[in-house]
Amino acid sequence: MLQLNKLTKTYRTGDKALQDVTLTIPKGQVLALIGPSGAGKSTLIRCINRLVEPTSGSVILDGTDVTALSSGGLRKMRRQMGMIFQEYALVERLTVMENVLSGRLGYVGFWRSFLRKYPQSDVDEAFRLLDRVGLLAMADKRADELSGGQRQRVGIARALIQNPRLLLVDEPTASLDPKTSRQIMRLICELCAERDLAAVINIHDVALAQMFVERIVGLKAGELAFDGKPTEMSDEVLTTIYGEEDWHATIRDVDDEEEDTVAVEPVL
Ligand SMILES: Nc1ncnc2c1ncn2[C@@H]1O[C@H](COP(=O)(O)OP(=O)(O)OP(=O)(O)O)[C@@H](O)[C@H]1O
Repeated sequence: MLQLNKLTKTYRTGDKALQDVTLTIPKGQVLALIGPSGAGKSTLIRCINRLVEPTSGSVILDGTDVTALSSGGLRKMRRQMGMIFQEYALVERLTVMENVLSGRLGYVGFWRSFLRKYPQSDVDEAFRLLDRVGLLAMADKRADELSGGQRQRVGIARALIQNPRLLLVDEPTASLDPKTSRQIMRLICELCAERDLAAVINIHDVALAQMFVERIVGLKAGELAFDGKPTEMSDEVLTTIYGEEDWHATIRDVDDEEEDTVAVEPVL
């Protein structure tokens, strides 16, 4: 379980990016974080693993106060928080397999990581994960030979090989076409369900969030503006979060047929 208690971040520039955000995310829950540009979504995700240092408040993961950890403790804790990025953050000249295995760098010793010698169990797990995300046949390809959707699958496998307790996902579909975006969101949500893994997904596309997650949290100017089920999203809620606009095409009619329900097909 992840608990955020009165999490606040004021940057040195004086920007109040987060103000008193209190949230509890149970084990296995996938939560989408929405809100206008500058609302504090990326800051919130980065305060959880302290890539951004919170100004005040606390982050508690399964009883451990992440905000109180020293640098050694934080390094260990970060292994338990897998991160998936908008721009994938792959090492372009390395293969798919090497990129996935790099998710184990926090676990293997210095020399093993320097020599990129991973235990066989890690290699076996990397193959299993590549199979699961539909990229087994691409294990030896270089990352720079992949499409955006394939890159994001590598990013997902790299986060999962850490065997995390929590996934932090920052705009996973922002660089992808609509169909690939759905496939990637579905894959992330399926994998969380399979592993009883909680996730916080920062996402701009409200309809996509509604399609896949069980809880949506809206941020506005660093404060919580909505916390509810996808079915509770309405024009009024969107107006509260984003301001006045015609929302007709933005929210998903929850009664719509799901036209694309097949499991993620391998993209080879
Ligand atoms: N490193 C920084 N230094 C100073 N201010 C920052 C920094 N990073 C973010 N901010 C400010 O904090 C606020 C929240 O930014 P943040 O990037 O968290 O929002 P966001 O909701 O993720 O936006 P977007 O959807 O555009 O990515 C904004 O006012 C932004 O200008």
